[in-house]
Amino acid sequence: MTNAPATTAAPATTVRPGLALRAVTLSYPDGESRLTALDEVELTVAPGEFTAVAGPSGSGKSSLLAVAATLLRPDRGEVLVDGVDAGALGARERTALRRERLGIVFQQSNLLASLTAVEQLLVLESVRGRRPARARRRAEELLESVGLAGTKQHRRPHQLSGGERQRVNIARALFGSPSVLLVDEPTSALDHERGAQVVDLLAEVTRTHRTATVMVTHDRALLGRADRVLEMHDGRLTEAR
Ligand SMILES: Nc1ncnc2c1ncn2[C@@H]1O[C@H](COP(=O)(O)OP(=O)(O)OP(=O)(O)O)[C@@H](O)[C@H]1O
Repeated sequence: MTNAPATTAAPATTVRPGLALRAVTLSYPDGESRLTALDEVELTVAPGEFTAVAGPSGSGKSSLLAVAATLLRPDRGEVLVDGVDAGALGARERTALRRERLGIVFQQSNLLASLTAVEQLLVLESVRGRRPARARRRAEELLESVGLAGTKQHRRPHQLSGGERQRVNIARALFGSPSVLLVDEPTSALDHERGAQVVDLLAEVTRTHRTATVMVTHDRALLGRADRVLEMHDGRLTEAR
């Protein structure tokens, strides 16, 4: 335990940047017994690498992302973010690790209905303490880099298309300059063409921002855009053939 305030950076390390899961096992209560959702999962994703995880419904994909996001603690095994073992951290440090090193894009757009695109990013700023003018410039640049320029930056979620909302989500996840980007079914609400554009954008931001990116998807047509494809089956993660 440390007495570090909530805004203090999680312990820094130069060891193995990116994401690593080591022999991660996760189970849920299931009546009298337990259901194994993740079974000795091994995963290493380097900075700038775009990894896709495919697998049928119920195979453990969301559980994998929740554990990698340090939102769920595994029964056994290690989750290392930039070499920092999340399991060894207290709750406050883990929150700091998430805020400073992880970017998360959820399946459902969880944008705030009353905020414009640029405000969706700036609302995160209250905990980061960057100067307002600089933060606004960075938010505008990020939105532009994901294809949302000009007046679209000042629209609220209901005034944007599904694909545009997903772009705001991606820009927001990148706002804190994360090392690791975790993306859950980013195309589930989009048609194939819009979905492909979003996945192309994820491939591009992975390279330009050097994130270790993990995308979970049902949509096998989009797997070709990833650097590496893994398969999840009954909680086991293997290289796709
Ligand atoms: N909170 C929970 N309590 C009990 N069992 C759970 C819980 N969350 C998930 N499970 C079970 O764990 C297994 C893996 O679920 P998970 O949501 O990780 O799969 P998934 O591959 O993401 O599925 P989908 O593609 O349908 O979202 C499933 O059998 C599911 O029923």
